[in-house]
Amino acid sequence: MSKIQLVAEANLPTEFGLFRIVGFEFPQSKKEHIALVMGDISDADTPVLARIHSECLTGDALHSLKCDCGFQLSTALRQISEEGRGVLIYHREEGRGIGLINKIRAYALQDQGMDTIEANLALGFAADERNFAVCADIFELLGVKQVRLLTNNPEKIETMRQAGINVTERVPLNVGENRYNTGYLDTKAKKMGHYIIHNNEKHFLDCPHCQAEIPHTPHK
Ligand SMILES: Nc1nc2c(ncn2[C@@H]2O[C@H](COP(=O)(O)OP(=O)(O)OP(=O)(O)O)[C@@H](O)[C@H]2O)c(=O)[nH]1
Ligand SMILES: [Zn+2]
Repeated sequence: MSKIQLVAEANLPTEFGLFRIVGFEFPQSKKEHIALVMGDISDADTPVLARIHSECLTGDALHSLKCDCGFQLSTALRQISEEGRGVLIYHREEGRGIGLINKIRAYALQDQGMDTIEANLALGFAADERNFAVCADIFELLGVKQVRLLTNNPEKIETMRQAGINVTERVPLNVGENRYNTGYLDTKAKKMGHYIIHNNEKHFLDCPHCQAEIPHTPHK
């Protein structure tokens, strides 16, 4: 299969500041990925704050509390914007690579008591079907050789290093824990070796005004 190519680029103003949005595409399959880039990332000697964010429509766009994805996405963009320099690869591998509809099927099995891994296996998939190697190719196309990677997932670090991207530091990304995703985070830690720290300050954040056990800014 031929390598992914950089095919489009434009400005993208966001609530976190002005990014460049860069589009990538595989010539044959037309499978797409994108990156949001802020600041000058051309200085190869200074590692770039970077996030590989796997697509999660439910968490990223629909405010789902079943996972930590939406919170990680906004936190990563905010951290990049605070540094004024960084890259977020939006890796279009929905549902750990099984797709949106199969993720909904996996959620249905989780409603019946399975954990996130058991549900994938019951549907005939591997625990994680993603391939992160394309992200190394995207970093290369962007001229990024060294990254400080925002992640709790050791596999992302390993795959980048094997592909020649120097991960100089892992920057933890523990945000958005709540009563609906705490079991999911536990499973990722215990069965997938993710570095999850249960953050007691943010864990079950109680708003004194509405007592909602979800992460949000307390009401006035
Ligand atoms: N199959 C499946 N996919 C899920 C489930 N919950 C979230 N996802 C997908 O999992 C991916 C995000 O993976 P995570 O394990 O949360 O995080 P990660 O990207 O591996 O690691 P971090 O860098 O630490 O965030 C996205 O593609 C989501 O759509 C689930 O229960 N089942
Ligand atoms: Zn998610």
